[in-house]
Amino acid sequence: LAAMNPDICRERENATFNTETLTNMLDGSAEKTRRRREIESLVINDPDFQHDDPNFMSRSERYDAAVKKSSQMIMKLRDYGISDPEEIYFYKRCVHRGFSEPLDLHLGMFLTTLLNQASPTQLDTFFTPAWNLEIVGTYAQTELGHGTHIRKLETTATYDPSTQEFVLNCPTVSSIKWWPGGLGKTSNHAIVLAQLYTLGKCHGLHAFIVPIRCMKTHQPLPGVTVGDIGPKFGFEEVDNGYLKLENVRIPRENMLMKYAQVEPDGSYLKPPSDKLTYGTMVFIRAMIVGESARALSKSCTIAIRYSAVRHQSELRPGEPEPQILDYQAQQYKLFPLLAAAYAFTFVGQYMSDTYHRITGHINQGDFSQLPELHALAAGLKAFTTWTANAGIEVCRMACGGHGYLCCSGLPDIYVTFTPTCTYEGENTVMMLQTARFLVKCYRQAREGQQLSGTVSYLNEQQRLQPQPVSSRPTVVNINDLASLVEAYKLRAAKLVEVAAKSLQGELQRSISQEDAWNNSSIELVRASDAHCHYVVVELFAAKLSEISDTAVHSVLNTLALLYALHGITLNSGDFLQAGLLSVPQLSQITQRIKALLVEIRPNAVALVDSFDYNDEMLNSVLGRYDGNVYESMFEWAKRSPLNRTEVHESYYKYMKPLRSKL
Ligand SMILES: Cc1cc2nc3c(=O)[nH]c(=O)nc-3n(C[C@H](O)[C@H](O)[C@H](O)COP(=O)(O)OP(=O)(O)OC[C@H]3O[C@@H](n4cnc5c(N)ncnc54)[C@H](O)[C@@H]3O)c2cc1C
Repeated sequence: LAAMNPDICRERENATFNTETLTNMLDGSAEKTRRRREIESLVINDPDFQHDDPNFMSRSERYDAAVKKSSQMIMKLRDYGISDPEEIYFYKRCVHRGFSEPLDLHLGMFLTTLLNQASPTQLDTFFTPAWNLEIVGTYAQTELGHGTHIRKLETTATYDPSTQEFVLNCPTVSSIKWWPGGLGKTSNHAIVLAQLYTLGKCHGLHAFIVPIRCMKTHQPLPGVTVGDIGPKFGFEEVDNGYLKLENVRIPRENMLMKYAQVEPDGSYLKPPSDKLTYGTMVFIRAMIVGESARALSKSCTIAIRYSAVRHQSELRPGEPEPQILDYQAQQYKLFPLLAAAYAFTFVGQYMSDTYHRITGHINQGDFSQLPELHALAAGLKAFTTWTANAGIEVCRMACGGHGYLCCSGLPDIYVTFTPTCTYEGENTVMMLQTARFLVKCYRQAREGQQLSGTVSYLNEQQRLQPQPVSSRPTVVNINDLASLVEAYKLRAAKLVEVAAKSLQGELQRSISQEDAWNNSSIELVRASDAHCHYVVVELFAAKLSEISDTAVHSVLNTLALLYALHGITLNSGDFLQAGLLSVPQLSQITQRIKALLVEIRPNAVALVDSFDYNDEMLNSVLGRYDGNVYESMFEWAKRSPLNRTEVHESYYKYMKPLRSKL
């Protein structure tokens, strides 16, 4: 403690609540916090996982180090007996310090898809070797020409009954598989999504296990052209790859046959329900909501701790320079994001719990709640990743010039996180999927059907019709969270109605369903956004009722109010248009937000401390727990490769000769 920066010490002394109590609440219990820290320290104290700063390494070195760590990680998971999926995920995240890694697709998609879609015989054949890393796989869906519209994927798998094999081909340039993680160098197998042809008929997309590299030499097999797609915006450790298949033959048993099947004679058996493959998608999108919370909470930790130790400019003449966290404008940038980080943490927990609950129903053959879960996971994945993505950048800029340095940790968080807006369903496309569900529910409610779950507010369409402001007292009580939740609900109801009516209006112009849909897509995306925003505010408010510690309850209540009111100011047009808010209330909200910033200020550092990121895991000089930023920055800079002696030689080689010529 002696070495701590005095500013950051004072911040912690000023907090009005116990950070450990809040940490335990975020983890689920004190025991879960203890276990999480135990797993973290296994990694931190392991000499094999000492962390070289990847920013001083070439891409090949980063890939090499990541593969090495991944292989050791798998052995150690077994040695330590870590088998709970959540603990495996956490251990893996610690080992790689939050970066993606070459085995991500093997662990996250290849094994999961086998579990969900392989028949019992196929599980016997493929799962154990895959679990033991003899088979290392990836998931090859996207092609050069198509990512979103998978029905148009062009890779084919044609059944040949004479040999009982499938013949796989990528017939065009646009059909080359492009992007799969771990494909470029690491994998020896791929689950390939291809159009199934049998007995002259196309049955659409199916999944096939395709060996792509020799199990002994790791060289590409005949007919397989495979490689790395080159440097990207981030994801340096991952060998995202390309794959071209030319007359590659695989046995009939390599089509994943838990549901759809091809008999030896080539006859095709349909899957019992097309919803059966939804499960993995929903699960991964639900996990991404949790990733949004983590990326944003890490960024807020860095920016808020740094703002507590950074002094700049003059607040009052003659006084010492203030901490930049004392500037209202700085608080206005960071505290709403802090509130969003808490909100998304609770939403992530809700999505994970809901997924497990509904999976239980699905296993009993009850699919009734799947469409809602599917729509919610798609919408919340898009809503939270968009907010977090923009928020990370705000945090970076809030750290001034130093935020641009790699040692701030913020560039790495950004480039690792930003593709979540694109993969596992491009965000706009996700919002449109949610809108399709909302419009369907809206129509059902109008026809008198009783809706349940998060869309049940559409049952009350008459009651929910916002009244003109003049004819009723103010709807929103800006000091009451329940009233704010109600306002978000009314806004969502209004925007779903606007979208549905726009669609209806377009259809009355005698245009096709598809054109009507396209012409209404701005309203549709806005309706989904409003629905998700309502769900987030509602879940944040609901979480408060579970908190018994008064001090923690009070500080989280302040954050929830800030989250809700700040969201209203960002979308004030919607609230005004829907008659939910009066113009004078807008300036009252601004005043209320200012008061909330003042309330949060003494707890800001304690609130980010409660996320409990160990310095090793946060990997940020600006966000260090002890606040000793400048010393650490100087030490870090000295390690820059440009400071090596041989680099000076470039100067003498190219610049010195100029002197005599100019
Ligand atoms: C880091 C990273 C890792 C990846 N890993 C894998 C992997 O392991 N395996 C794999 O198979 N793929 C992977 N992908 C690919 C990823 O799944 C696709 O990029 C994603 O599905 C989006 O598809 P697209 O690139 O074709 O975008 P497009 O669909 O071409 O989108 C481009 C634009 O068009 C818009 N658009 C498209 N369709 C519509 C529509 N119907 N209505 C309105 N707007 C529309 C989108 O909103 C977007 O603005 C990865 C991608 C990245 C970036």
